[in-house]
Amino acid sequence: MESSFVSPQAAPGEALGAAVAPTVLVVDDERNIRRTLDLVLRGEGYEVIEAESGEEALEILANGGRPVDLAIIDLLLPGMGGLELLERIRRDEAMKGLPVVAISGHATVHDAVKAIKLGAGDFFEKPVSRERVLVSVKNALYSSELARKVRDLEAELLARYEMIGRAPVMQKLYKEIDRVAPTKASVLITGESGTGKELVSRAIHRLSPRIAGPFVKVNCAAIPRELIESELFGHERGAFTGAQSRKRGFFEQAHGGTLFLDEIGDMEPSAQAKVLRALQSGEVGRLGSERTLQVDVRVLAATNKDLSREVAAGRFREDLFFRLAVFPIRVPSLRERMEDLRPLADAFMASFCKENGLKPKRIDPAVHAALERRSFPGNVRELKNVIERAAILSGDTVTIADLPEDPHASPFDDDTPDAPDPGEPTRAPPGPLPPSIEAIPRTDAGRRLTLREFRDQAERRYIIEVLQSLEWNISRAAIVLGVERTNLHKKIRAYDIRRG
Ligand SMILES: Nc1ncnc2c1ncn2[C@@H]1O[C@H](COP(=O)(O)OP(=O)(O)OP(=O)(O)O)[C@@H](O)[C@H]1O
Repeated sequence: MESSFVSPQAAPGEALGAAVAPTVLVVDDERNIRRTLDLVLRGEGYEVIEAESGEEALEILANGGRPVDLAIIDLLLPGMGGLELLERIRRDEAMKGLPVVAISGHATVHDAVKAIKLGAGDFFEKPVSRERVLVSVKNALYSSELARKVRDLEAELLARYEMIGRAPVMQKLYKEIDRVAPTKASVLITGESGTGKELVSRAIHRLSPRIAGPFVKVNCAAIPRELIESELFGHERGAFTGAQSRKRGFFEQAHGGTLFLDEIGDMEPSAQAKVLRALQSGEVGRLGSERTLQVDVRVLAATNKDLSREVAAGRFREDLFFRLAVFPIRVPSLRERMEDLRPLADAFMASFCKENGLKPKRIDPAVHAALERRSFPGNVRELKNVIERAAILSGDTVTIADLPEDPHASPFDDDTPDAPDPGEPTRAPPGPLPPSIEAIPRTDAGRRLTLREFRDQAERRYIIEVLQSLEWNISRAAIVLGVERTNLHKKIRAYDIRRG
Protein backbone atom coordinates (compact mmCIF):
# COMPACT_ATOMS: atom_id res chain seq x y z
CA MET A 1 0.00 0.00 0.00
CA GLU A 2 2.25 2.75 -1.22
CA SER A 3 0.58 6.08 -1.02
CA SER A 4 2.17 9.19 -2.44
CA PHE A 5 0.29 11.79 -0.46
CA VAL A 6 3.41 12.76 1.44
CA SER A 7 6.52 13.38 -0.56
CA PRO A 8 9.34 11.12 0.62
CA GLN A 9 11.53 14.17 0.10
CA ALA A 10 9.75 16.00 2.91
CA ALA A 11 11.86 16.40 6.05
CA PRO A 12 10.78 14.43 9.13
CA GLY A 13 8.08 16.25 10.91
CA GLU A 14 7.65 18.69 8.02
CA ALA A 15 4.25 17.36 7.07
CA LEU A 16 3.32 17.49 10.73
CA GLY A 17 4.49 20.97 11.40
CA ALA A 18 6.42 19.43 14.30
CA ALA A 19 9.37 21.30 15.76
CA VAL A 20 11.07 18.22 17.22
CA ALA A 21 12.25 15.25 15.16
CA PRO A 22 9.87 12.30 15.64
CA THR A 23 11.13 9.28 17.59
CA VAL A 24 10.83 5.86 15.99
CA LEU A 25 10.92 2.65 18.03
CA VAL A 26 12.43 -0.20 16.01
CA VAL A 27 11.44 -3.65 17.34
CA ASP A 28 13.40 -6.47 15.72
CA ASP A 29 15.41 -9.37 17.10
CA GLU A 30 17.89 -9.20 14.19
CA ARG A 31 20.68 -6.84 15.03
CA ASN A 32 21.47 -6.15 11.35
CA ILE A 33 17.97 -4.99 10.60
CA ARG A 34 17.94 -2.72 13.64
CA ARG A 35 21.25 -1.23 12.51
CA THR A 36 20.07 -0.68 8.94
CA LEU A 37 16.85 0.97 10.04
CA ASP A 38 18.73 3.05 12.58
CA LEU A 39 21.13 4.32 9.89
CA VAL A 40 18.40 5.06 7.35
CA LEU A 41 16.19 6.86 9.86
CA ARG A 42 18.91 8.79 11.67
CA GLY A 43 20.27 9.80 8.26
CA GLU A 44 16.93 11.52 7.68
CA GLY A 45 16.92 13.24 11.06
CA TYR A 46 14.69 10.88 13.09
CA GLU A 47 15.47 9.85 16.65
CA VAL A 48 15.64 6.07 16.99
CA ILE A 49 15.16 3.72 19.96
CA GLU A 50 15.81 0.02 19.53
CA ALA A 51 14.15 -2.97 21.20
CA GLU A 52 15.10 -6.62 20.69
CA SER A 53 11.79 -8.11 21.76
CA GLY A 54 8.11 -7.38 22.18
CA GLU A 55 8.52 -7.43 25.96
CA GLU A 56 11.28 -4.81 25.83
CA ALA A 57 9.21 -2.68 23.44
CA LEU A 58 6.22 -2.76 25.79
CA GLU A 59 8.42 -1.72 28.67
CA ILE A 60 9.75 1.26 26.70
CA LEU A 61 6.25 2.27 25.61
CA ALA A 62 4.71 1.81 29.04
CA ASN A 63 7.44 3.69 30.88
CA GLY A 64 7.00 6.62 28.52
CA GLY A 65 10.41 8.04 29.45
CA ARG A 66 10.94 9.09 25.87
CA PRO A 67 7.71 9.54 23.97
CA VAL A 68 7.58 7.33 20.90
CA ASP A 69 5.89 8.71 17.76
CA LEU A 70 5.91 5.53 15.68
CA ALA A 71 6.92 1.88 15.98
CA ILE A 72 8.36 -0.38 13.30
CA ILE A 73 7.59 -3.94 14.41
CA ASP A 74 8.93 -7.21 13.07
CA LEU A 75 6.08 -9.72 13.05
CA LEU A 76 8.27 -12.75 13.75
CA LEU A 77 9.78 -12.07 17.14
CA PRO A 78 10.82 -14.72 19.65
CA GLY A 79 8.64 -14.76 22.77
CA MET A 80 5.81 -12.29 22.38
CA GLY A 81 5.19 -12.17 18.61
CA GLY A 82 4.83 -8.93 16.66
CA LEU A 83 1.08 -9.44 16.21
CA GLU A 84 0.60 -9.93 19.93
CA LEU A 85 2.63 -6.80 20.59
CA LEU A 86 0.43 -4.92 18.14
CA GLU A 87 -2.70 -6.22 19.84
CA ARG A 88 -1.39 -5.19 23.27
CA ILE A 89 -0.64 -1.70 21.93
CA ARG A 90 -4.16 -1.37 20.49
CA ARG A 91 -5.79 -2.53 23.71
CA ASP A 92 -3.95 -0.04 25.90
CA GLU A 93 -5.73 3.31 26.25
CA ALA A 94 -2.45 5.24 26.45
CA MET A 95 -0.75 3.59 23.47
CA LYS A 96 -3.58 2.64 21.16
CA GLY A 97 -3.18 5.63 18.82
CA LEU A 98 0.50 4.86 18.16
CA PRO A 99 1.16 4.51 14.43
CA VAL A 100 2.80 1.19 13.56
CA VAL A 101 4.56 -0.12 10.45
CA ALA A 102 4.93 -3.91 10.29
CA ILE A 103 7.89 -5.69 8.68
CA SER A 104 8.76 -9.32 8.24
CA GLY A 105 11.09 -11.71 6.50
CA HIS A 106 8.84 -14.75 6.39
CA ALA A 107 5.39 -13.71 7.53
CA THR A 108 2.41 -15.25 5.79
CA VAL A 109 -0.14 -13.17 3.88
CA HIS A 110 -2.52 -13.99 6.70
CA ASP A 111 -0.18 -12.35 9.24
CA ALA A 112 0.25 -9.30 7.04
CA VAL A 113 -3.52 -8.91 6.66
CA LYS A 114 -3.98 -9.35 10.40
CA ALA A 115 -1.37 -6.66 11.08
CA ILE A 116 -3.15 -4.22 8.78
CA LYS A 117 -6.49 -5.11 10.39
CA LEU A 118 -4.96 -4.33 13.76
CA GLY A 119 -4.21 -0.89 12.44
CA ALA A 120 -0.65 -1.17 11.14
CA GLY A 121 -0.31 1.67 8.66
CA ASP A 122 1.80 -0.40 6.28
CA PHE A 123 3.52 -3.73 5.86
CA PHE A 124 6.66 -4.58 3.92
CA GLU A 125 9.07 -7.43 3.60
CA LYS A 126 12.75 -7.67 4.36
CA PRO A 127 15.26 -6.90 3.03
CA VAL A 128 14.20 -3.35 3.64
CA SER A 129 14.65 -0.70 0.98
CA ARG A 130 15.60 2.77 2.10
CA GLU A 131 12.97 4.58 0.01
CA ARG A 132 10.25 2.15 1.09
CA VAL A 133 11.03 2.65 4.77
CA LEU A 134 11.08 6.43 4.52
CA VAL A 135 7.84 6.75 2.55
CA SER A 136 6.10 4.31 4.83
CA VAL A 137 7.23 6.03 8.03
CA LYS A 138 6.30 9.48 6.75
CA ASN A 139 2.87 8.35 5.57
CA ALA A 140 2.12 6.60 8.85
CA LEU A 141 3.17 9.66 10.85
CA TYR A 142 1.17 11.94 8.61
CA SER A 143 -2.01 9.81 8.88
CA SER A 144 -1.74 9.65 12.63
CA GLU A 145 -1.26 13.40 12.81
CA LEU A 146 -4.34 13.90 10.63
CA ALA A 147 -6.31 11.58 12.90
CA ARG A 148 -5.12 13.56 15.92
CA LYS A 149 -6.17 16.84 14.31
CA VAL A 150 -9.61 15.42 13.55
CA ARG A 151 -9.92 14.26 17.17
CA ASP A 152 -8.89 17.72 18.43
CA LEU A 153 -11.38 19.40 16.13
CA GLU A 154 -14.12 17.05 17.29
CA ALA A 155 -13.25 17.76 20.92
CA GLU A 156 -13.36 21.51 20.21
CA LEU A 157 -16.79 21.26 18.57
CA LEU A 158 -18.03 19.04 21.38
CA ALA A 159 -16.82 21.48 24.02
CA ARG A 160 -18.52 24.42 22.32
CA TYR A 161 -21.82 22.98 21.14
CA GLU A 162 -21.93 19.66 23.03
CA MET A 163 -22.83 18.12 19.70
CA ILE A 164 -20.95 15.60 17.61
CA GLY A 165 -20.63 16.10 13.88
CA ARG A 166 -18.36 17.77 11.37
CA ALA A 167 -20.42 17.33 8.21
CA PRO A 168 -20.86 20.52 6.12
CA VAL A 169 -24.55 20.72 7.15
CA MET A 170 -23.43 20.69 10.80
CA GLN A 171 -20.82 23.40 10.16
CA LYS A 172 -23.62 25.54 8.75
CA LEU A 173 -25.72 24.80 11.84
CA TYR A 174 -22.87 25.81 14.19
CA LYS A 175 -22.47 29.09 12.29
CA GLU A 176 -26.17 29.82 12.68
CA ILE A 177 -26.01 29.04 16.40
CA ASP A 178 -23.00 31.37 16.78
CA ARG A 179 -24.81 34.16 14.92
CA VAL A 180 -28.06 34.06 16.81
CA ALA A 181 -26.92 33.05 20.30
CA PRO A 182 -25.72 36.49 21.48
CA THR A 183 -28.98 38.20 20.43
CA LYS A 184 -32.39 38.14 22.07
CA ALA A 185 -34.12 36.99 18.87
CA SER A 186 -36.69 34.21 19.08
CA VAL A 187 -35.52 31.09 17.27
CA LEU A 188 -37.69 28.45 15.67
CA ILE A 189 -35.78 25.19 15.55
CA THR A 190 -37.21 22.67 13.11
CA GLY A 191 -36.11 19.20 12.12
CA GLU A 192 -37.20 15.59 12.30
CA SER A 193 -37.60 13.87 15.62
CA GLY A 194 -34.33 12.90 17.31
CA THR A 195 -32.08 15.19 15.25
CA GLY A 196 -30.83 17.18 18.24
CA LYS A 197 -33.19 20.19 18.38
CA GLU A 198 -33.02 20.28 22.15
CA LEU A 199 -29.21 20.21 22.02
CA VAL A 200 -29.33 23.17 19.64
CA SER A 201 -31.55 25.11 22.02
CA ARG A 202 -29.22 24.38 24.94
CA ALA A 203 -26.20 25.46 22.88
CA ILE A 204 -27.93 28.75 22.02
CA HIS A 205 -28.63 29.36 25.68
CA ARG A 206 -25.11 28.43 26.76
CA LEU A 207 -23.51 30.69 24.17
CA SER A 208 -25.79 33.61 25.00
CA PRO A 209 -25.34 36.36 27.59
CA ARG A 210 -28.16 34.62 29.52
CA ILE A 211 -25.94 31.67 30.42
CA ALA A 212 -26.10 32.53 34.11
CA GLY A 213 -29.91 32.64 33.95
CA PRO A 214 -32.27 29.65 33.94
CA PHE A 215 -32.98 27.39 30.97
CA VAL A 216 -36.56 26.20 31.27
CA LYS A 217 -37.83 23.47 28.98
CA VAL A 218 -41.55 22.98 28.39
CA ASN A 219 -42.80 20.01 26.45
CA CYS A 220 -45.99 21.43 24.99
CA ALA A 221 -47.15 18.00 23.77
CA ALA A 222 -46.84 16.37 27.18
CA ILE A 223 -48.96 18.82 29.16
CA PRO A 224 -52.68 18.05 29.19
CA ARG A 225 -54.57 20.73 27.27
CA GLU A 226 -56.52 21.90 30.31
CA LEU A 227 -53.30 22.54 32.24
CA ILE A 228 -51.11 24.22 29.64
CA GLU A 229 -52.07 27.80 30.48
CA SER A 230 -51.59 27.41 34.21
CA GLU A 231 -48.25 25.65 33.58
CA LEU A 232 -47.04 28.46 31.31
CA PHE A 233 -48.36 31.44 33.24
CA GLY A 234 -48.87 30.10 36.74
CA HIS A 235 -51.94 30.39 38.93
CA GLU A 236 -53.12 31.77 42.22
CA ARG A 237 -54.45 29.56 44.95
CA GLY A 238 -58.03 28.55 44.20
CA ALA A 239 -57.88 29.82 40.60
CA PHE A 240 -59.54 26.56 39.54
CA THR A 241 -60.52 23.29 41.14
CA GLY A 242 -57.33 21.56 42.17
CA ALA A 243 -55.24 24.76 42.41
CA GLN A 244 -54.41 24.23 46.06
CA SER A 245 -51.49 26.61 46.18
CA ARG A 246 -50.05 29.48 44.22
CA LYS A 247 -47.73 28.38 41.39
CA ARG A 248 -45.17 30.24 39.30
CA GLY A 249 -45.53 29.52 35.60
CA PHE A 250 -42.73 28.58 33.22
CA PHE A 251 -42.50 32.16 31.88
CA GLU A 252 -41.84 33.46 35.38
CA GLN A 253 -39.37 30.66 36.12
CA ALA A 254 -37.42 31.54 32.96
CA HIS A 255 -37.08 35.23 33.95
CA GLY A 256 -33.56 36.42 33.04
CA GLY A 257 -32.96 33.26 31.03
CA THR A 258 -34.34 31.16 28.19
CA LEU A 259 -37.71 29.46 27.76
CA PHE A 260 -37.59 26.49 25.40
CA LEU A 261 -41.02 25.59 24.04
CA ASP A 262 -40.55 22.08 22.68
CA GLU A 263 -43.16 20.56 20.34
CA ILE A 264 -44.71 23.99 19.87
CA GLY A 265 -46.68 22.64 16.90
CA ASP A 266 -48.83 20.71 19.38
CA MET A 267 -49.87 23.74 21.42
CA GLU A 268 -53.57 24.45 21.82
CA PRO A 269 -54.92 27.52 19.96
CA SER A 270 -56.02 29.25 23.18
CA ALA A 271 -52.55 28.82 24.69
CA GLN A 272 -51.03 30.04 21.41
CA ALA A 273 -52.97 33.29 21.74
CA LYS A 274 -51.73 33.82 25.29
CA VAL A 275 -48.12 33.02 24.41
CA LEU A 276 -48.31 35.55 21.59
CA ARG A 277 -49.62 38.20 23.95
CA ALA A 278 -46.88 37.47 26.46
CA LEU A 279 -44.22 37.72 23.76
CA GLN A 280 -45.62 41.00 22.46
CA SER A 281 -46.03 42.68 25.82
CA GLY A 282 -43.32 41.00 27.90
CA GLU A 283 -45.99 40.59 30.59
CA VAL A 284 -47.67 37.53 32.04
CA GLY A 285 -50.58 37.15 34.40
CA ARG A 286 -51.19 34.19 36.68
CA LEU A 287 -54.57 32.52 36.30
CA GLY A 288 -56.88 33.93 38.94
CA SER A 289 -54.94 37.16 39.30
CA GLU A 290 -55.59 40.63 37.94
CA ARG A 291 -51.96 41.59 38.31
CA THR A 292 -49.45 41.29 35.48
CA LEU A 293 -45.74 40.62 35.89
CA GLN A 294 -42.97 41.89 33.65
CA VAL A 295 -40.75 39.05 32.49
CA ASP A 296 -37.46 39.16 30.62
CA VAL A 297 -37.46 35.90 28.71
CA ARG A 298 -35.85 34.79 25.49
CA VAL A 299 -38.00 32.23 23.71
CA LEU A 300 -36.72 29.33 21.66
CA ALA A 301 -39.26 26.96 20.12
CA ALA A 302 -38.89 23.62 18.41
CA THR A 303 -41.11 21.39 16.35
CA ASN A 304 -40.83 18.43 14.03
CA LYS A 305 -43.96 19.56 12.23
CA ASP A 306 -43.98 21.72 9.13
CA LEU A 307 -45.29 24.76 10.96
CA SER A 308 -46.09 26.77 7.83
CA ARG A 309 -48.32 23.89 6.74
CA GLU A 310 -49.96 23.94 10.18
CA VAL A 311 -50.57 27.67 9.65
CA ALA A 312 -52.07 27.04 6.21
CA ALA A 313 -54.33 24.36 7.72
CA GLY A 314 -55.51 26.83 10.37
CA ARG A 315 -54.05 24.82 13.26
CA PHE A 316 -51.31 27.29 14.15
CA ARG A 317 -51.60 31.07 14.44
CA GLU A 318 -49.78 32.86 11.68
CA ASP A 319 -48.88 35.85 13.89
CA LEU A 320 -47.29 33.57 16.49
CA PHE A 321 -45.46 31.69 13.75
CA PHE A 322 -43.86 34.92 12.50
CA ARG A 323 -43.09 36.03 16.02
CA LEU A 324 -41.28 32.78 16.79
CA ALA A 325 -39.59 32.32 13.46
CA VAL A 326 -37.56 35.55 13.61
CA PHE A 327 -34.56 33.32 13.11
CA PRO A 328 -35.41 29.85 11.80
CA ILE A 329 -32.86 27.05 12.17
CA ARG A 330 -33.27 23.66 10.54
CA VAL A 331 -31.45 20.75 12.14
CA PRO A 332 -30.39 18.24 9.46
CA SER A 333 -31.50 14.62 9.58
CA LEU A 334 -28.90 11.91 10.13
CA ARG A 335 -29.40 10.84 6.51
CA GLU A 336 -28.04 14.20 5.38
CA ARG A 337 -24.83 13.68 7.32
CA MET A 338 -24.00 10.01 7.21
CA GLU A 339 -20.29 10.87 7.46
CA ASP A 340 -21.01 11.71 11.12
CA LEU A 341 -22.47 8.28 11.87
CA ARG A 342 -19.16 6.63 12.85
CA PRO A 343 -18.01 9.33 15.27
CA LEU A 344 -21.51 9.45 16.74
CA ALA A 345 -21.66 5.67 17.16
CA ASP A 346 -18.16 5.54 18.69
CA ALA A 347 -18.93 8.39 21.08
CA PHE A 348 -22.23 6.84 22.20
CA MET A 349 -20.46 3.52 22.76
CA ALA A 350 -17.66 5.13 24.76
CA SER A 351 -19.95 7.18 26.97
CA PHE A 352 -22.42 4.32 27.55
CA CYS A 353 -19.59 1.97 28.61
CA LYS A 354 -18.12 4.64 30.89
CA GLU A 355 -21.44 5.53 32.50
CA ASN A 356 -22.22 1.87 33.14
CA GLY A 357 -18.79 0.79 34.34
CA LEU A 358 -18.21 -1.47 31.33
CA LYS A 359 -14.83 -2.03 29.68
CA PRO A 360 -14.48 0.16 26.57
CA LYS A 361 -15.81 -1.75 23.56
CA ARG A 362 -14.72 -1.55 19.95
CA ILE A 363 -17.22 -1.37 17.10
CA ASP A 364 -16.33 -3.68 14.24
CA PRO A 365 -16.01 -1.73 10.95
CA ALA A 366 -18.62 -4.07 9.41
CA VAL A 367 -21.09 -2.74 12.00
CA HIS A 368 -20.37 0.85 10.99
CA ALA A 369 -20.88 -0.10 7.36
CA ALA A 370 -24.15 -1.93 8.12
CA LEU A 371 -25.43 1.07 10.09
CA GLU A 372 -24.58 3.38 7.22
CA ARG A 373 -26.92 1.36 5.01
CA ARG A 374 -29.85 2.02 7.34
CA SER A 375 -32.26 4.92 6.94
CA PHE A 376 -32.68 6.02 10.60
CA PRO A 377 -36.04 7.80 10.52
CA GLY A 378 -35.56 8.26 14.29
CA ASN A 379 -32.23 9.98 13.55
CA VAL A 380 -29.50 10.36 16.18
CA ARG A 381 -31.78 9.18 18.99
CA GLU A 382 -32.45 5.93 17.12
CA LEU A 383 -28.73 5.43 16.48
CA LYS A 384 -28.00 6.03 20.15
CA ASN A 385 -30.58 3.41 21.17
CA VAL A 386 -29.16 0.86 18.73
CA ILE A 387 -25.63 1.43 20.07
CA GLU A 388 -26.66 1.22 23.70
CA ARG A 389 -28.51 -2.03 23.10
CA ALA A 390 -25.47 -3.42 21.26
CA ALA A 391 -23.22 -2.32 24.13
CA ILE A 392 -25.29 -4.42 26.51
CA LEU A 393 -25.38 -7.50 24.27
CA SER A 394 -21.83 -7.55 22.91
CA GLY A 395 -18.51 -8.88 24.13
CA ASP A 396 -15.32 -6.83 23.78
CA THR A 397 -16.15 -6.04 20.18
CA VAL A 398 -19.58 -5.13 18.80
CA THR A 399 -20.34 -7.32 15.80
CA ILE A 400 -23.19 -7.49 13.31
CA ALA A 401 -24.87 -10.14 15.48
CA ASP A 402 -25.31 -7.53 18.23
CA LEU A 403 -27.39 -5.26 16.00
CA PRO A 404 -31.16 -5.48 16.10
CA GLU A 405 -32.88 -6.08 12.80
CA ASP A 406 -33.51 -2.88 10.91
CA PRO A 407 -37.15 -2.16 11.80
CA HIS A 408 -37.43 0.16 8.82
CA ALA A 409 -36.04 -2.21 6.18
CA SER A 410 -38.66 -2.76 3.56
CA PRO A 411 -39.75 -6.36 3.08
CA PHE A 412 -39.26 -5.51 -0.60
CA ASP A 413 -35.61 -4.55 -0.13
CA ASP A 414 -34.56 -7.90 -1.47
CA ASP A 415 -34.61 -6.92 -5.11
CA THR A 416 -34.72 -10.42 -6.52
CA PRO A 417 -38.23 -10.67 -7.90
CA ASP A 418 -40.32 -13.71 -6.99
CA ALA A 419 -39.88 -15.65 -10.19
CA PRO A 420 -42.48 -18.35 -10.79
CA ASP A 421 -41.08 -21.80 -10.29
CA PRO A 422 -40.82 -23.18 -13.82
CA GLY A 423 -41.36 -26.72 -12.59
CA GLU A 424 -44.70 -25.90 -11.09
CA PRO A 425 -47.86 -25.36 -13.13
CA THR A 426 -49.31 -21.88 -12.83
CA ARG A 427 -51.96 -21.96 -10.16
CA ALA A 428 -55.35 -20.44 -10.64
CA PRO A 429 -56.08 -17.49 -8.36
CA PRO A 430 -57.62 -18.47 -5.05
CA GLY A 431 -61.26 -19.44 -5.21
CA PRO A 432 -64.24 -17.31 -4.14
CA LEU A 433 -63.94 -15.27 -0.99
CA PRO A 434 -64.65 -17.33 2.08
CA PRO A 435 -68.15 -17.03 3.48
CA SER A 436 -66.68 -15.43 6.59
CA ILE A 437 -66.36 -12.06 4.80
CA GLU A 438 -69.15 -10.84 6.97
CA ALA A 439 -66.81 -11.20 9.92
CA ILE A 440 -64.54 -8.45 8.53
CA PRO A 441 -64.89 -5.45 10.84
CA ARG A 442 -66.80 -2.37 9.71
CA THR A 443 -66.87 1.29 10.65
CA ASP A 444 -69.83 2.76 12.52
CA ALA A 445 -71.16 3.80 9.13
CA GLY A 446 -71.19 0.17 8.02
CA ARG A 447 -68.26 0.49 5.60
CA ARG A 448 -65.46 -2.07 5.85
CA LEU A 449 -62.37 -0.77 7.61
CA THR A 450 -59.37 0.29 5.58
CA LEU A 451 -56.07 -1.15 6.69
CA ARG A 452 -55.17 2.20 8.23
CA GLU A 453 -58.39 2.37 10.22
CA PHE A 454 -57.94 -1.19 11.40
CA ARG A 455 -54.37 -0.46 12.46
CA ASP A 456 -55.44 2.68 14.34
CA GLN A 457 -58.17 0.80 16.18
CA ALA A 458 -55.81 -1.99 17.15
CA GLU A 459 -53.18 0.53 18.25
CA ARG A 460 -55.71 2.41 20.37
CA ARG A 461 -56.93 -0.78 22.01
CA TYR A 462 -53.40 -1.95 22.77
CA ILE A 463 -52.34 1.40 24.25
CA ILE A 464 -55.38 1.35 26.55
CA GLU A 465 -54.59 -2.21 27.60
CA VAL A 466 -50.97 -1.37 28.45
CA LEU A 467 -51.91 1.84 30.25
CA GLN A 468 -54.53 0.07 32.33
CA SER A 469 -52.23 -2.76 33.29
CA LEU A 470 -49.57 -0.23 34.38
CA GLU A 471 -52.05 1.93 36.26
CA TRP A 472 -51.54 4.77 33.80
CA ASN A 473 -47.85 5.18 34.46
CA ILE A 474 -46.98 6.91 31.17
CA SER A 475 -43.20 6.52 31.47
CA ARG A 476 -43.41 2.77 32.01
CA ALA A 477 -46.06 2.38 29.32
CA ALA A 478 -43.80 4.27 26.88
CA ILE A 479 -40.97 1.83 27.63
CA VAL A 480 -43.21 -1.21 27.16
CA LEU A 481 -44.59 0.19 23.91
CA GLY A 482 -41.11 1.17 22.71
CA VAL A 483 -42.03 4.81 21.99
CA GLU A 484 -40.96 8.16 23.39
CA ARG A 485 -43.11 9.56 26.19
CA THR A 486 -43.95 12.58 24.05
CA ASN A 487 -45.06 10.34 21.27
CA LEU A 488 -47.26 8.35 23.63
CA HIS A 489 -48.84 11.57 24.92
CA LYS A 490 -49.57 12.54 21.33
CA LYS A 491 -51.21 9.23 20.61
CA ILE A 492 -53.28 9.41 23.79
CA ARG A 493 -54.57 12.76 22.62
CA ALA A 494 -55.04 11.78 18.99
CA TYR A 495 -57.02 8.66 19.98
CA ASP A 496 -58.85 10.60 22.67
CA ILE A 497 -57.91 8.01 25.28
CA ARG A 498 -59.09 8.92 28.76
CA ARG A 499 -58.57 7.28 32.08
CA GLY A 500 -61.88 5.58 32.75
N1 LIG B 1 -25.17 15.98 17.20
C1 LIG B 1 -25.37 15.20 18.26
N2 LIG B 1 -24.34 14.82 19.03
C2 LIG B 1 -24.53 14.03 20.10
N3 LIG B 1 -25.72 13.58 20.51
C3 LIG B 1 -26.79 13.94 19.80
C4 LIG B 1 -26.68 14.77 18.65
N4 LIG B 1 -27.92 14.97 18.15
C5 LIG B 1 -28.76 14.31 18.95
N5 LIG B 1 -28.10 13.69 19.95
C6 LIG B 1 -28.68 12.83 21.01
O1 LIG B 1 -29.84 12.24 20.45
C7 LIG B 1 -30.92 12.28 21.36
C8 LIG B 1 -32.06 13.10 20.78
O2 LIG B 1 -31.69 14.49 20.74
P1 LIG B 1 -32.74 15.67 21.04
O3 LIG B 1 -33.65 15.29 22.17
O4 LIG B 1 -31.99 16.94 21.14
O5 LIG B 1 -33.56 15.61 19.67
P2 LIG B 1 -34.89 16.41 19.27
O6 LIG B 1 -34.73 16.78 17.84
O7 LIG B 1 -35.14 17.49 20.26
O8 LIG B 1 -35.99 15.26 19.40
P3 LIG B 1 -37.61 15.42 19.46
O9 LIG B 1 -38.07 16.07 18.19
O10 LIG B 1 -38.08 14.01 19.54
O11 LIG B 1 -37.90 16.23 20.69
C9 LIG B 1 -30.36 12.86 22.65
O12 LIG B 1 -29.95 11.79 23.47
C10 LIG B 1 -29.17 13.67 22.19
O13 LIG B 1 -28.22 13.78 23.20
